[in-house]
Amino acid sequence: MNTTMEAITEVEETLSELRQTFKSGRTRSVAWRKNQVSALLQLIHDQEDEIFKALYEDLGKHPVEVYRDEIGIVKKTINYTLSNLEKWVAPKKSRLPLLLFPTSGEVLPEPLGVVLIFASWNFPIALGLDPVIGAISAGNTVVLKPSEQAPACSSFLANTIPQYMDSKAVRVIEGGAEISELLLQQKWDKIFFTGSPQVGRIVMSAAAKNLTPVTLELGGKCPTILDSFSNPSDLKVAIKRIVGGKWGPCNGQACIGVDYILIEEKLASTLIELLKKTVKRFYSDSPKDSKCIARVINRGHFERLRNLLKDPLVAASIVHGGSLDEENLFIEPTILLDPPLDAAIMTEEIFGPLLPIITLKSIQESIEFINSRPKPLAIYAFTKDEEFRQRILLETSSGSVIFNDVLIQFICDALPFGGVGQSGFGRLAYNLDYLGLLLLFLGLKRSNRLTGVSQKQCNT
Ligand SMILES: NC(=O)C1=CN([C@@H]2O[C@H](COP(=O)(O)OP(=O)(O)OC[C@H]3O[C@@H](n4cnc5c(N)ncnc54)[C@H](O)[C@@H]3O)[C@@H](O)[C@H]2O)C=CC1
Ligand SMILES: CCCCCC(=O)O
Repeated sequence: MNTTMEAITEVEETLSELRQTFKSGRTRSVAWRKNQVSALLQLIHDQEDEIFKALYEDLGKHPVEVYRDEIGIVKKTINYTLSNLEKWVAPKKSRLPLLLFPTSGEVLPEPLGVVLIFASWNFPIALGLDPVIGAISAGNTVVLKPSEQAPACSSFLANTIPQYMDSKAVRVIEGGAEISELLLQQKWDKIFFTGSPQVGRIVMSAAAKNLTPVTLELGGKCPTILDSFSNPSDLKVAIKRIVGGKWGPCNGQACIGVDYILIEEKLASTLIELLKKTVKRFYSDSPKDSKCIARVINRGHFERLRNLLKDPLVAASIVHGGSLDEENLFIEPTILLDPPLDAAIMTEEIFGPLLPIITLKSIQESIEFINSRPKPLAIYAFTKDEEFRQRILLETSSGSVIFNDVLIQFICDALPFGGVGQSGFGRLAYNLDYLGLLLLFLGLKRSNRLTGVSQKQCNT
């Protein structure tokens, strides 16, 4: 897109066409929605090699990682959507008070209209297409704005979506902050934003001008509480999962990735040794030569991560790793022990391959430690102490809580996904009561989920 005037014209024309399409009722039938979602499945299937190439170009991701975190995620969402769409869109009978007899009532899910979706760069295919599936399956028309920081994936989406999907209903507009700001000046019926809290504030203040509902999928620092275990093999399993959860997804550039570990100081040396051993086992003696660990997205983020290590007290806390290869945008898995709590590495989302270990006198102190910081997107807690589990569930607040594993919440479509407070909000749950019980039983806290559907009370 060239000049600002051309950009403004394209944005306004696109929005006008999508609004016309929505008004025509073209997107309302279940058949059309299923057809569009199935078209995405065909896109993913036909273009698999191109997706591998684009993600290698943008992030150096290995095909296995791409299939696990991107292609597989989208296929999972598509299949779950196709299996449940009729149920989601069907009117839901409401039980009215006897006083209103013989009136009957129902809740009729209805699409909102024209939805604007901002995607981030770390899982550009999955985090671009998953919200499109939600918006389309709810009967909306959509503009997707991929992240300019993953240019190969952005142009892949811009080139292939029009080949498969109904371009009267789904459009891709590429660009960075400038085009994003032009988009935000328009009136949308819903904005779905995945990105940083900083930009989330910009999005929310723009949406406020038109009272547009927003879903903000933001980030934050996801703590991992590591309790002591009587059985040494439990600790080894926990460490494998933590290493996989830290450096596996996009080399730590993941919003629900492990940001830091909380552990009792008496266990720190054992933890460090096990972490080192597991990193070596997963990524060899020379991780930078490994093909199965992603690169840092760009020089800007590489510099940001290098600056996190510049503080002399932080540099002195490095107990493993710390080598940086600027030419290849690679930073090796790096472990730090008790960096200063007021250093940027402990006050800002790391979003990269650096793993601070924070030691406490007692693991019970982790609750206060977590509560004294912004509400995280996820809390990971490795413990078999039932009383401690209940304390974590009842005394902390986060988008989700996962016991004895990491990141699995992202693939559970039956559970809502999202943040709370500064880590995000704006999703409504499908069936709160059942889901609330299920989540509590599973030790996962309820956060909410919405696929761009509004609900309207209908009395008949
Ligand atoms: N909750 C979740 O599911 C996820 C959250 N994230 C969060 O996203 C962040 C990293 O992603 P980034 O793409 O770097 O975030 P970002 O906030 O820099 O960019 C996100 C989107 O906003 C657009 N944008 C950038 N500047 C803008 C401006 N001034 N006005 C309007 N739009 C603007 C970008 O083009 C991009 O499409 C991290 O904080 C991470 O935690 C990332 C992935 C998933
Ligand atoms: C592995 C899937 C990760 C999903 C979103 C994120 O953490 O950025």
